[in-house]
Amino acid sequence: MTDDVASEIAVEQAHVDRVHEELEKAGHRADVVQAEGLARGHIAKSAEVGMEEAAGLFERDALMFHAAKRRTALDTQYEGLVFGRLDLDHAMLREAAARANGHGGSGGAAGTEDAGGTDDAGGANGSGERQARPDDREVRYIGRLGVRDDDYEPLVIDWRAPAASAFYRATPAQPMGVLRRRVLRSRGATVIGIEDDLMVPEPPDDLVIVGDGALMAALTRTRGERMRDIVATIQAHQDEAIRASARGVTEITGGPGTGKTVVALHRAAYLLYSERRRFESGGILVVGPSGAYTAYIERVLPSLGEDSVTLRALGDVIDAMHAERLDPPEVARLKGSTRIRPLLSAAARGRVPGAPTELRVMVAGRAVRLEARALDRVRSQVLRQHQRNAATAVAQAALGEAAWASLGVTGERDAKAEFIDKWEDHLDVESFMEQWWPQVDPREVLLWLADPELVRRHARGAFSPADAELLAGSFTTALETGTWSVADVALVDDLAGRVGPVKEKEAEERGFYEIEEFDDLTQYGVTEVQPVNRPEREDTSHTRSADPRERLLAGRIGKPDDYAHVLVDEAQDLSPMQWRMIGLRGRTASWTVVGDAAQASWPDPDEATTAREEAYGRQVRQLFHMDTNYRNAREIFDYAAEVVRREVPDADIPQAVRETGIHPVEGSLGEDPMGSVREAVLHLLGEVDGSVAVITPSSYAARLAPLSELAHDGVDGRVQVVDPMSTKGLEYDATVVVDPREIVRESPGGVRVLYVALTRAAHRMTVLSAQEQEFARAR
Ligand SMILES: Nc1ncnc2c1ncn2[C@@H]1O[C@H](COP(=O)(O)OP(=O)(O)OP(=O)(O)O)[C@@H](O)[C@H]1O
Repeated sequence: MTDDVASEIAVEQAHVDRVHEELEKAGHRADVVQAEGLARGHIAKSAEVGMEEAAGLFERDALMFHAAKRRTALDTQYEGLVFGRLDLDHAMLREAAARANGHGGSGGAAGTEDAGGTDDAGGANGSGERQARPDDREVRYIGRLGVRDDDYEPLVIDWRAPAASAFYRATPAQPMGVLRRRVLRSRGATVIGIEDDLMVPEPPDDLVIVGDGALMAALTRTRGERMRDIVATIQAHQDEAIRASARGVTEITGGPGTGKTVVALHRAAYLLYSERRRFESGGILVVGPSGAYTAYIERVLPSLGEDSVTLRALGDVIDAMHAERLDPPEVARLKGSTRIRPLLSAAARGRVPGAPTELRVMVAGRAVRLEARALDRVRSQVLRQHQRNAATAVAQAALGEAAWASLGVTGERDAKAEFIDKWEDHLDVESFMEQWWPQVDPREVLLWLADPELVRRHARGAFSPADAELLAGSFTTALETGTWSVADVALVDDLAGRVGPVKEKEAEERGFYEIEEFDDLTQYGVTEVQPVNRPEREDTSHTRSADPRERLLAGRIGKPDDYAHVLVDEAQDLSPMQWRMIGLRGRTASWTVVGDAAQASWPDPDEATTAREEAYGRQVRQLFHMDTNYRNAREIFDYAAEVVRREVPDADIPQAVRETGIHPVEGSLGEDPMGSVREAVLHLLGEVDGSVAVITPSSYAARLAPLSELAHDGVDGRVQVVDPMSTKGLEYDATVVVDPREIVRESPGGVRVLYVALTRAAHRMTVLSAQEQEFARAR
């Protein structure tokens, strides 16, 4: 490290230390204020005192209290609380404002003092010929949280505050008053490096410039197991999407590795900052393709100080269901299309399998007999207007009417009244109802469809016999394995809307003492109990039951949660049925939707678009397009782009910014695929420091699985063996892509899924083909 760098780091370290000292003091003070406030509020039993204290706490210290609480986590788990510094020159801003107002010259007009005021400052060209006067200078530090000193002066500005926006938007063409943008790299509370970007052609004499620019430094770093935030190096065009209006639908498109996911996550953090009340209480839902994806991104929001966002994989959208298994493409296609809805509707309104098909009872001295057709008629009539699980009483009454009518008695009004009266709480009728009209779990309704005959009957020609067989077979697989497929979740959701929530049996009668003890909580000052946070997911430990059927039906399906904002990643893959499911959770929500059509695995984009439009409703749209690939080395991305272009000529191909001079390696699986892949993996483990993925079609998966045990230099856990669909949204330092032709053949999206597989590596890629010659020719 040169002396210059060391002394610059020392300067920054001094400021970071000061921030930490302030936080410590503030944390302590906030603790005291809070404790005192609560105590005083308690003694006075006066709402006003409580509010005053709360307001006092909010104004002076709540922010700091929050920051102090989060500081330790942010520093120890993530990468430094303070990550940026801006050196601003207000004279530059004044000049820009004057030029914008048509005055020209220097220093005349009273320009904005806020470097975040982007429009006023936008025209500055930063000639840099004039040396900035020191008293025109301002230094701003940017961090994951805002921190102020005792006099309320900002020591660090929250990255989401308007005053921080110049950190992201300033460019040499439009410097927005910024002379130098500095990124601090820290380990814990220790500054270990600095990367500067100069915004003017010549730096003033006293400004030292260090490093080659923060972005390149970030991009060449090793990828870990988890996605990292990019808060220190957000680019101007990304910042626009992050800070875009919270209203309506924000669509972010772009090719692989263009930062769509990471931008969308920063946007979620920004929305929570800019309209905390609305989004924290209404909730933000982030939906991604797989559990591996949610595990991959789960650190990003906490690293930005936000942990109130709900992350769900498509297979986990419904509480009490957990699905990872993917159906074969031909089945997924049947289950994902809205063509399946009439079948679900028929199943939900149909007979409960095994329910009695005849009713015989003696009521009020009269023998009643209703046969299957009569029972079916009553059922259809009731279900035309009611959800099944909420209609037991209605169904019983309708059955009573039908029973009376079946007796053919005329002109005896009183007799009918007596008959209906007896009917209503007749034990035999009640026990018939329990069999004939039980509460049904929507998951059970789906499992009824494991019977191909039933599928054929309900489908009424909408599916070919072969398709009906495929569907029934897939539900039989569920019953045999005790696992749902990801596509099943949206079907259960649809059925849940049709049958309604399962009513719990009446609670056991409580003992007298229990009632007395717990019912009068008002004497303890409790008048109302409200959950402040969304309920935690149900404990699903019971889903480990040995019985497959019990596993499938474990837990309770409640009503869908409603969210204030829904963020959908890899949106190109959602089936129409999945759009319906997500739409139900965002009926009043604004949306951020992220995707790339060229990576789609859903085969019918038009049908999906219609379902997507329905989910959005009539809301304003804003569109952002990302065209720079930050993930792949250019050599890797060019290879992938060539493959996809041949079949998808209109693919949205970004520009990769990072050139390494290292091209992907092509090879053959040869006679011994395991040996060849092993060799490639071992080589890559020596080349990169981080993760290596073997992306394999299912036909090799079992054979290659043991490779995940491979260790290098005594370090294990770096190798993963994954199927192509599970790599959606993820990235690795290096990949071995196994048998590309087979990936195309077996994947629902064909070459588009191969494109996904070929764009996962940041630094190194090896492609091993079964028939090397053929694949090379196909390219
Ligand atoms: N401004 C940035 N600074 C540093 N790294 C960045 C920046 N923008 C994107 N990246 C990195 O680029 C990589 C790709 O980002 P991301 O996964 O969000 O892309 P994507 O568009 O969602 O990709 P895909 O469509 O292939 O899933 C990530 O490692 C991300 O951290």
